[in-house]
Amino acid sequence: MESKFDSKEWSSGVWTHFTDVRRRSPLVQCITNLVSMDLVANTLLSAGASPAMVHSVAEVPDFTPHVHALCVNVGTLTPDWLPSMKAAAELASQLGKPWVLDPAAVSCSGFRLKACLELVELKPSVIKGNGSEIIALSSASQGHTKGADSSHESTEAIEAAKSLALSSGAVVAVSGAVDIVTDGKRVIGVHNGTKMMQKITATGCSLSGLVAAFLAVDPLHPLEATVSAMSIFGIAGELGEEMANGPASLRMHLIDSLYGLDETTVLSRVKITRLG
Ligand SMILES: Nc1ncnc2c1ncn2[C@@H]1O[C@H](COP(=O)(O)OP(=O)(O)OP(=O)(O)O)[C@@H](O)[C@H]1O
Ligand SMILES: Cc1ncsc1CCO
Ligand SMILES: [Mg+2]
Repeated sequence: MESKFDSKEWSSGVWTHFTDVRRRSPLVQCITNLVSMDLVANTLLSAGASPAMVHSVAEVPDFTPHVHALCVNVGTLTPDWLPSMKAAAELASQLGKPWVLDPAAVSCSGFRLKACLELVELKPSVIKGNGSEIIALSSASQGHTKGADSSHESTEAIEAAKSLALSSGAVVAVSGAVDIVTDGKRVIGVHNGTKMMQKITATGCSLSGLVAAFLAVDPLHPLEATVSAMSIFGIAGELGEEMANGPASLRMHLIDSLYGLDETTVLSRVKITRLG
């Protein structure tokens, strides 16, 4: 880990992205897993964005053209849901709207891996996974991971993330103790967050939704917008932990902290460094 953070160069950008989300309240369509719907929606609301959990394929042609960003998460994928995900992703890409793919538990089945590879073909702006998911998707291997949790450190996934970014054209983000963000050339580390966030299901899914909201306000700079979202979410977790007694109260305090974040706190807590 780096001893010096380049945070000064990043912190004003992080705050600007966040104030833009609060000011513009982007409409974010989330086709996310059943476990995460509540936390993803509440995270987006606390951040000032406008979530819409619209997932029927029958509604995509009417609704998706009106959203500012899309988040697709395959955490509880079934054959019924895949057509909506593909239709929304395809439309978002055609209309130049940013979209995030969260390949949750990608290697739990051949069906899910194939679905994720097909979704990658539809040109996500950002792919956000944990270390194991990014390694699995990058190598397109069929190895088994431990469900939706990561058994790899995010830093072990740097090379996999870079090659996935180069092959897909997406910015690739790996959540973990250090969040990694790469476009295949630059590699940025976000050192915010707290270990207990792993003990709340769907924090990673919520982060993916938040990345979509940040992309909505700065679609031409997906790497920077992703870095900003990851830092803000991590800072909310750090503040939340100071008030929490365990995961359940952290969940509540994280949402409250995100809602109440002010400029001084953000500028003093951003921890970002260039890793490559
Ligand atoms: N050891 C850690 N230290 C600090 N922050 C962490 C740590 N582990 C995870 N986080 C933070 O927790 C959040 C969720 O990341 P994580 O990698 O656990 O997601 P995930 O595995 O996709 O979770 P889920 O699938 O349950 O949604 C991120 O903001 C990340 O920075
Ligand atoms: C626990 C779990 N199982 C499928 S999705 C999910 C939420 C975290 O991705
Ligand atoms: Mg996840």
